[in-house]
Amino acid sequence: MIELKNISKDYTVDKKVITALKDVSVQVNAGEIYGVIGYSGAGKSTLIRCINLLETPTTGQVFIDGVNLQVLDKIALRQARQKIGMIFQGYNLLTTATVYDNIAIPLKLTGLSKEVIAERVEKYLGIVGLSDRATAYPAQLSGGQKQRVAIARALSHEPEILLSDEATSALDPNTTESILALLLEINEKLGLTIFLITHELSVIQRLCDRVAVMENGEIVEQGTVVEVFTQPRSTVTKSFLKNSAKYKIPEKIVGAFDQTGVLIQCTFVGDAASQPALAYVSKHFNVVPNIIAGGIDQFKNEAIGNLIVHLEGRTADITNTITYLESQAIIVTKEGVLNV
Ligand SMILES: Nc1ncnc2c1ncn2[C@@H]1O[C@H](COP(=O)(O)OP(=O)(O)OP(=O)(O)O)[C@@H](O)[C@H]1O
Repeated sequence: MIELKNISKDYTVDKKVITALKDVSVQVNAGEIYGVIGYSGAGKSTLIRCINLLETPTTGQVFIDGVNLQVLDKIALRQARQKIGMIFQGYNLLTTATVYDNIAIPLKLTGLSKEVIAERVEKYLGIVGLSDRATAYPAQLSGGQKQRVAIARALSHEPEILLSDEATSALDPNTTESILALLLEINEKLGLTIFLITHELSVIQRLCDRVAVMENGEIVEQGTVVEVFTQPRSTVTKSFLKNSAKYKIPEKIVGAFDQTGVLIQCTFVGDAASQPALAYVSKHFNVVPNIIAGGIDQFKNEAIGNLIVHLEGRTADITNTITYLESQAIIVTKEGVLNV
């Protein structure tokens, strides 16, 4: 449904060329939630703005539902853009207009009748849970409520695609969670395709089916969220994971554990979670597995378990143990698990 083919984007500033995107290709299926994560300056904003041609790629092609937007005339492009809604970190609401008018005014510009506009405003304010705030002004709303108005405004054009540019970056964790839950609901109930950019791993984890990791204008890794986050290949993905590691074990304690064995992280995806692998290890291998920390992370479609385990024993026995755990479809990480 969204297809970006070999997109590059150069900006020329003071005769110097800045390359924001280098040969980026992405395909997003209908109904999917696709996320792009990267540090500041990676090229995420430029990429998302290429999808609705707010930025014109220097080279490469943008297809929406198989139609190349770059060859459309003004009127056809305007129509094609109606299929694509967008929300932003800063909400972009009209401060002098009520919640109702913030949604109604852009609809008026598309030539819809008053009655249809009233129906749409009511429907989408209901979906975002703000039916009772139609007469309020943006200044009277919290950040989360402002983002809900912006979502209702985007949805009121009944788009097939929603672009989200750091929509939750300015919100506190609880409000972020409520907006993410709303986006999931919209995706499920309205079948909307969502393409989002973020610098927060937790947003990708909670919302997305697939993810692309960007660095220096390039996609360095892409795949399903579970694949990329449980078996990261690029340095930048590992760095995101390390920075968001939940199990921060003090260095002193790590040092003590290192004297007597090794610390590993065991990740359990799908069926691996139902195997009593560690109990088996303690019975059949000459090692003592000691669970130091653990938890379950909720991804969009599944829950993934993680355990930090100290394996005490001789090197050869530990190696055999790890080989056994891996044979049970458990992902074993030896380095960088402890965020030290
Ligand atoms: N209009 C512009 N003119 C010149 N250079 C630009 C322009 N927009 C972006 N750039 C440059 O392109 C590169 C990518 O920027 P972009 O804003 O796409 O990154 P980003 O990943 O979205 O970063 P952030 O998370 O900080 O917004 C940066 O080096 C930036 O300075």
